[in-house]
Amino acid sequence: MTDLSALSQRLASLTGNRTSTPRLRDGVLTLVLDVSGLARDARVAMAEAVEREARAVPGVEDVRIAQTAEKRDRAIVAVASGKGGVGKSTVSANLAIALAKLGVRVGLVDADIYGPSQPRLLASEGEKPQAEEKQLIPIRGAGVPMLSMGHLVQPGQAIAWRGPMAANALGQMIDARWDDAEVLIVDMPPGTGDVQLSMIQKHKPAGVVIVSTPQDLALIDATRAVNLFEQAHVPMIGLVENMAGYACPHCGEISDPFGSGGAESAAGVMGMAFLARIPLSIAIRTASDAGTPPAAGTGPDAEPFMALAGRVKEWLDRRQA
Ligand SMILES: Nc1ncnc2c1ncn2[C@@H]1O[C@H](COP(=O)(O)OP(=O)(O)OP(=O)(O)O)[C@@H](O)[C@H]1O
Repeated sequence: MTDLSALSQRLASLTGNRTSTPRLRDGVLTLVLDVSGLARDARVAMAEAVEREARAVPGVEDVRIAQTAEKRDRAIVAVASGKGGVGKSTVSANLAIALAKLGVRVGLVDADIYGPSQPRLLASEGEKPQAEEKQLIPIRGAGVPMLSMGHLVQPGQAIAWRGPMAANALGQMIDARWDDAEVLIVDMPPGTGDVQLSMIQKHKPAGVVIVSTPQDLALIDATRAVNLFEQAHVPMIGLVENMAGYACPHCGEISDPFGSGGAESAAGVMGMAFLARIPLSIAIRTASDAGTPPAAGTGPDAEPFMALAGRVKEWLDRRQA
């Protein structure tokens, strides 16, 4: 009889204990290989190495490897706002990049059917994601794996989509091949429509970040977005105030055309954490429009996004503890 214990030990050290005890019957060796969290290339390479090792054992004529992967507990963080134009996409892109810099394995989904801006923000316009076994494969923008409605349809087309089509596209992006990503940042469309409902009901976000500008009107809109998620019992991570205080590019003096502290006190009233204040800065706008997100750099414009990412990471870590 073939002794498989030596093989078993070799496979355990080769794969980091990812193989089950091998069994041999009529010359056919079978085992289970746990490929959870491995990228496709790593999965294939590991399975090949296991097969080579097993075939070298006398008496083994054929090898059958069943690959299994645990369904990952991937946390979805929705980034939402009550109305458009408050900088939700800018915040989402820079939050994803800043989280990656903090060592979080992160992916970015642009679910904003009305104005998918992530391809522009992350300089991946015109790229088309491939699909394998009916699963989309994310592309990379500024080093972060990402998928956008803007990659799936012609510019301007998605806006005519009916709810179910948009919800279906959202599902395809969420269920794409994110490999070992532990967090997905989802840039939501503004308002409270079908994509939001599908997100809440089907994809169950771990939490939501609300973006608002200091103007009263945007804050009232923000309250509406907060209500939608709260009613569905989606945990609030907190509020980000964007375009707060204008830093004069000449003298550096900060002025607050819309008053200051409004968003922070509104967060307090709503019982939400206040996560970060991102200044209105020409440098943030020009860098974003040029596809070089400020968070990817080391200048002062990266700082508020790093602070935001730190708070979000803390929240996610607490949740897991
Ligand atoms: N802190 C900021 N300072 C200066 N400009 C900013 C800032 N945040 C965003 N912007 C600019 O404001 C515009 C709108 O931002 P963005 O596209 O991120 O908003 P949005 O809320 O996602 O809008 P929409 O819902 O229409 O997609 C962009 O030109 C962006 O560069």
